[in-house]
Amino acid sequence: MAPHIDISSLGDHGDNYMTAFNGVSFLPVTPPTSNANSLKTNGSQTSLGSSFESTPIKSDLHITRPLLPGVYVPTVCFFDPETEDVDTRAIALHSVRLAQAGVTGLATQGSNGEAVHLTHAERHLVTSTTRAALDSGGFSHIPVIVGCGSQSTRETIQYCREAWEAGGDYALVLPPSYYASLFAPSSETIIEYFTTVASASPIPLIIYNFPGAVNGLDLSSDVILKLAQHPKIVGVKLTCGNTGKLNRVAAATRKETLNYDPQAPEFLVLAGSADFTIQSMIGGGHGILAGLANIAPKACIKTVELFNAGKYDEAQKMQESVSRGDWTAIQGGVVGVKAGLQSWMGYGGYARSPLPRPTVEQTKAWKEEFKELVMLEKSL
Ligand SMILES: N[C@@H](CC=O)C(=O)O
Repeated sequence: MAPHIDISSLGDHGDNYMTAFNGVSFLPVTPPTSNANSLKTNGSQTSLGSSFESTPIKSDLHITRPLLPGVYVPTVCFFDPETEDVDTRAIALHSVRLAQAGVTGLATQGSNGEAVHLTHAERHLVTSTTRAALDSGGFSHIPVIVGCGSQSTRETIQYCREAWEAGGDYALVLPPSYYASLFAPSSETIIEYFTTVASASPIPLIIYNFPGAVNGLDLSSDVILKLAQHPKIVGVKLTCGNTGKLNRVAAATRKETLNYDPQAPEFLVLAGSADFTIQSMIGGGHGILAGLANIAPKACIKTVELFNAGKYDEAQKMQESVSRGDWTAIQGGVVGVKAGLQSWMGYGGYARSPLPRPTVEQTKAWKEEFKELVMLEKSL
């Protein structure tokens, strides 16, 4: 069961803060007692080791918030600058700001969400707050993806269940990496890990391929395509930046789908960084799940829209601004993205320690580097 989150009582800033945001009123809400995207199978009854064969086919998944093509945002997590406690007010405000900008979905506990800094209970709080804010703001159709990767199969399944209880619709799962040298040369352990987790999870999985975060482990297109056959593995985020791999995965999964619908693909292929949005779309990708959209959601959306409208020159021009901005986000990581948000949007704060707080020089430099993109964003 998801907890009751009373968004109107989130603390000192009170109603003014919560109602001042573009007219959206955060009334007391009860988040979904179970998320809308639960599977027909009862997640609590699945067990570690459930087989491929016992799961429904993708088209049998009871999905009420489908994974549609578009722009997904791995939201940053906000903390009180003094205590480093989770700042639920800022999480709610940010979620609604992104939804109002027109994004297709949000992801809590992605790389920008500092999942590794959060306890199980805090992760639950962040996800349920996000879900509640979206629902209160009139965005109950927007799916919430939740980062669930962990080092053991057992804990990853636990994270998936907790994500579902918190109102999450999909689990974004990194491969385990700490002991990668013991299994990396063979893909068997990775395939076993993902299929076991997918079979036991109450919500469908999205594979997260980010070699930089997992000891260099880089899933091949062969492995991803094998996993894509699992009925409850429904997409991939490719932060590896390998557009050849993206093209192979998009082409093969499209081919294997009967009556492929580009507006509602059964297997969603997402670029993991905004700096290769149109490159991935020309390769058959369906959009992005990218940290830069925390700062410039409209610019990211516009890039996709221009491409889809066949306005390739304009899309390329927009992509160039996005790519320049993303270079700052990539180099500064979550510290830089938060500094950019703070400088330009007036909220953002700091990452949890031990991540450093930016120096005055860094703050100034990052503000300047994001300027072109923020000006573009504000013009849209
Ligand atoms: N550069 C990436 C980092 C993680 O995937 C992003 O934009 O989200």
